[in-house]
Amino acid sequence: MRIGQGFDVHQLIPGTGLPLGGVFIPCDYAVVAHSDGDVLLHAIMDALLGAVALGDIGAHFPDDDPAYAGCDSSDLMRRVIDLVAEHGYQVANIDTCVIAQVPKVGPHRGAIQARVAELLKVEPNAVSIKATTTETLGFTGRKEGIAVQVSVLLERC
Ligand SMILES: Nc1ccn([C@@H]2O[C@H](COP(=O)(O)O)[C@@H](O)[C@H]2O)c(=O)n1
Ligand SMILES: C[C@@]1(CO)OP(=O)(O)OP(=O)(O)OC[C@H]1O
Repeated sequence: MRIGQGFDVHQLIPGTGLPLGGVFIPCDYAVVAHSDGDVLLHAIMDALLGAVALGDIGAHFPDDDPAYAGCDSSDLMRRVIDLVAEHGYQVANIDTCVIAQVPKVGPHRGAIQARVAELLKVEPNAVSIKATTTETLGFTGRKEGIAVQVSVLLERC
């Protein structure tokens, strides 16, 4: 068994929506990023890479490489999960927490859970999607950014 944790933050600006866990969430915000800015998938990838001690997403997909400009984070996730499998591991379960005043995650929880499970090649009940505000405090509370924390457990495949 191997354990990993991931954390990521992206800035919020006015917009029409943002990607979260491979699902487009319509709202009055967008994210600033080199890629599509899917902060949930980024934190999950960092947790997976951490669990197999393979560095972080910036080391694999540099944020100054034009190849990743505007890229779909789901494509990066598929590459990371293949790398994890090449090292002999699969996901046992994953627990996530989106830290954001906006957007509301609850209405999209089922869709995000299904999409993340598909990308990780596990059953939906191995994927937990949680969210919390920071009660208007700090950069997330001021709606300036969105953060995600992830824990993952890998087992031998
Ligand atoms: N972006 C968010 C934040 C929170 N939720 C849901 O609201 C519940 C209460 O949030 P508190 O910050 O007041 O604890 C939380 O447990 C989530 O169910 C959400 O959906 N999206
Ligand atoms: C996803 C990558 C891809 O270049 O870029 P960003 O979208 O800027 O995301 P971040 O989490 O800041 O950095 C990781 C990069 O690998």
